[in-house]
Amino acid sequence: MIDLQHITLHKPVSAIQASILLPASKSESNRALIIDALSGYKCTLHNLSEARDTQTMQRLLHSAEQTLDVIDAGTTMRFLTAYIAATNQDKILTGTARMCERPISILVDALQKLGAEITYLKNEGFPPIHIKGIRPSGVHQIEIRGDVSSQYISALLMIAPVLPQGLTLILTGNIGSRPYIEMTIKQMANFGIDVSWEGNTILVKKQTYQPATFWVESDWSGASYWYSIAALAPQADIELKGLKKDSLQGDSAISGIMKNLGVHTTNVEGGVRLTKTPSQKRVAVDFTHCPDLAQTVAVLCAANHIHLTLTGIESLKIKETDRVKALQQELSKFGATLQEVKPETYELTRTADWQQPEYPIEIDTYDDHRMAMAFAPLALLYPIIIQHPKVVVKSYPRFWDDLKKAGFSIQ
Ligand SMILES: O=C(O)C1=C[C@@H](OP(=O)(O)O)[C@@H](O)[C@H](O)C1
Ligand SMILES: C=C(OP(=O)(O)O)C(=O)O
Repeated sequence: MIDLQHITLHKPVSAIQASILLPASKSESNRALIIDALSGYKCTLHNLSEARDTQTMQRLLHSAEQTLDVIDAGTTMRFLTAYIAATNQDKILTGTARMCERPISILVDALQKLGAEITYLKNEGFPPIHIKGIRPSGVHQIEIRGDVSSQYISALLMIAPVLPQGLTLILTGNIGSRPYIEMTIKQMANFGIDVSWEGNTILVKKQTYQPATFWVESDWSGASYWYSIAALAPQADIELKGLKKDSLQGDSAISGIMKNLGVHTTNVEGGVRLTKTPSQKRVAVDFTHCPDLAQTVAVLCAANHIHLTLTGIESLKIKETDRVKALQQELSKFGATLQEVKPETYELTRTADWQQPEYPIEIDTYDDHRMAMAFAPLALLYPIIIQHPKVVVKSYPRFWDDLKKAGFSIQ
């Protein structure tokens, strides 16, 4: 089904009562795989994600080819860049056309200071890149911007213990996606690595990864689409399995955000249960530390005529697509506007007199899994067509099957 050019989604005929086993987190999985590689593949990893980003990481770590294609996986590109340099390999890293528009110079500059030889094969600052290895420069302290992508910082932290003198990172500017840096540090701790983070300084001494066991939790970003479904369905009782209360993932913030948007979360044995609660009509959300939730929340608010103020969405412009533009374009099909009202503050509003067209609205997905999944819950209000549904394989390959389980019809 997901190989189709497009699918038409229709709402379930009865109340939604579903128990969903979410995919495992690709973020946790990709960190665990890099750490396992750095400890000589002696770790035991359970529940690795079926997401293409993780499958790609696994395949490329073991590939003998010189050119490694990460497809559209940001963490795979950034984490492998650091890993290949630190392990003194000669490889070319490339990806999709969009991946070759996603900046990497902040990470490459840092690695070059450490002594890595890396050249750009096409455009300065962007993949494809040729990593030729490393001749340690003696530098062990680096300043790095924290406001573009936390993935550069995570990539450097994971290789830090195996560098000859460890590494001190001085973060400059605002720090975005902070929970992803914390996730990296906590996963490193699971494998015996001590990291200290005080103020804007993160210090990692030279250490040895200790082989250990790691269990990957279900994906909270993937859970967000089910929260949206619970909010939009007239009646819903949804169990999401494999999620933990004390998660390593910052996107567990979705439970707090959705408390104001119509969904109550209860912790149950082995996961969480979502039920309905009254929604507010006006909310403000800062997505600085949970950028992957922005599309879910924006689409839900547009659907439910909730006035949403969004901040912290600058990084959305350099993800799988320019997500701000993509949202503006697709939300306009529902009479909603997403406008920058002052620097870095956006307002989402919807015209009250919008008329639903007689034909199903078509959603373009811009090669972005989160565009497909964030708009899918709208089928609870109107039949919709999703273009290129296969795009979900990046993080949640069974997404459409799970929707069917919950009673949606997909043609
Ligand atoms: O480290 C990670 O696993 C991720 C970090 C975030 O990226 P940025 O740090 O670029 O915001 C997030 O958007 C991405 O989906 C996964
Ligand atoms: C931004 C994302 O992933 P990445 O940056 O790893 O490609 C995402 O999954 O939403």
